Amino acid sequence: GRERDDVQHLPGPPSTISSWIWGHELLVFQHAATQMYSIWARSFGGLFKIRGALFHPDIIVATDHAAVQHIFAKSDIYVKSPAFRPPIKNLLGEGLVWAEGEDWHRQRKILSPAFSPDAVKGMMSVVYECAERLETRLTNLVLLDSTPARDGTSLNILSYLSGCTLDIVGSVALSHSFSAQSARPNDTHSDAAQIHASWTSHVNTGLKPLAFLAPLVVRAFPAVANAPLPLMQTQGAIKTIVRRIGQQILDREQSAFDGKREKTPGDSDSETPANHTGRAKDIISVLLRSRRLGNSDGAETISDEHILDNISTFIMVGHETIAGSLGFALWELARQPAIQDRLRAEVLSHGRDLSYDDIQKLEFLDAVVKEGLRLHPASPQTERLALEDDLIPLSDPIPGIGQSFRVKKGQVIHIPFTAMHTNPQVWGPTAAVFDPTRWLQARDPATLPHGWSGLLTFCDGPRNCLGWRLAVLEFKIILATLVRSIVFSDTGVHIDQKISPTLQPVVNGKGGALPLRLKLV
Ligand code: HEM
Repeated sequence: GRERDDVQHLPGPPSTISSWIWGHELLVFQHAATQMYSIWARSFGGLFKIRGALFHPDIIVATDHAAVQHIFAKSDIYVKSPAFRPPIKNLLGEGLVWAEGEDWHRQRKILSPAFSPDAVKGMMSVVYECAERLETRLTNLVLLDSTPARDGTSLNILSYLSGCTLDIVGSVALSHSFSAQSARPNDTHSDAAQIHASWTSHVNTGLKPLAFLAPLVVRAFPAVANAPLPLMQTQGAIKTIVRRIGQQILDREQSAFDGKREKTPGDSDSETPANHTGRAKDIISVLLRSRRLGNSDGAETISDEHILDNISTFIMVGHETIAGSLGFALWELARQPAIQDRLRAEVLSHGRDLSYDDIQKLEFLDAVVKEGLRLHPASPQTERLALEDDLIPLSDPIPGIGQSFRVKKGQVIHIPFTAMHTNPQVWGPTAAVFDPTRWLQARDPATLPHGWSGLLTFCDGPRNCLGWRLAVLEFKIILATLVRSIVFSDTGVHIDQKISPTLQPVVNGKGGALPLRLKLV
């Protein structure tokens, strides 16, 4: 490595607007998700520095396309930062989202086949079934509403969406039926109700004025990760519930396997517990097979603890993410009836039973999905820590620095996806407006960020979102299924957007609810 780095030469917001103890990070937290980063990127360009909290060395904020592509491509050098990993561990355990290095390589290799294009295609019927159940549930609510307002029945769409997406991930990944959509509305004891309640309480704890402290204090003093801070405790509550369910799933698979083995001794095809149902590749099957096979034939192996950590990981990242983004997309459609009508017309013109290939042909649906995921990514930013000195290439040269940028080992980098997705230099003057038609025009991919459809919604590089294909499929099927029979309209309530820990709609300071009005078509 070279002696000096280039951080000192970077521009950045003035120290007059930074707090002595919280640096610029308090300002970032107090504003809407990634809002300060978008504003500063416009003034200071694709790479700028901010003062970190608790005397942390300056943090780089990167939105430059080449720089971000490089950082995500080199996932062995740029790892999740110390502020990021303890909360992940407290919430999800040491599964795929948390792991780094060899441990991550091994887990990713084991889990990837469960989300191959063919595997996801095979999830179609479950996704349809759950989407139709949601359609029926919402339709019945509107029909049974004895005092509907003139504009329709008002409800919190998030809790219904998350029931639907929990049922999907349970079924396709874990062969587990949460029955979230068949539970009675006031049932607070079901697993689904407990997961949703603890998640909502976690979201709200994270929105409290000093909540932003927790990860920053942990970054400065790692031992605090185990301290009884409220944020850590709500994480613990979710983990306890989800792990209990994970253990039940594991026990069920094991006893089904033992039962089968008694009947067919010596049948080597039954070496995987989950194979008894013919599911060769879902998450639970690939995990159990790797545990059973061990290293005997060079296969990857995984411990029971890691299996439980991954079950928890997939339950959580596999449902609230999609539910939240879908909620925001429906909210955008509610505010723009002409766009909603156009989407409905396209869906209805293709009939009711759409095949996998039919779904891919719906151009406007595709555009609506991309536009929703551009403006409201479930994870609007991420951070990375450089493990080595490195030279980062730049799309836009920085005056006084040039075409590439030197970082030193230990540098923390924030990457605000939404700031990149709403950069007027890339997306034009309507960058901040929900306008799906922008996706119907031809555009040079080289001008967009590197990632799925020119977006960073699913991150990029080796550590991109493993569930992206399923997420996009769910998005399309659920949207298409709902708009064909329900008209969504805005309640007029003001909705803020905050990160806690995923992108949340916030109404009067409270998270966990996104009110919409519903009428039948
Ligand atoms: C709209 C829905 C979703 C969005 C926007 C999303 C976004 C992301 C992002 C941004 C990351 C990278 C996080 C980081 O490095 O900071 C990620 C990782 C991941 N996502 Fe998703 N996700 C979604 C749905 C899903 C679903 C449905 C699953 C699985 C069923 C899933 C599984 C994962 C896993 C396992 C990782 C970690 C991958 C690794 O580190 O190797 N996600 N996701």
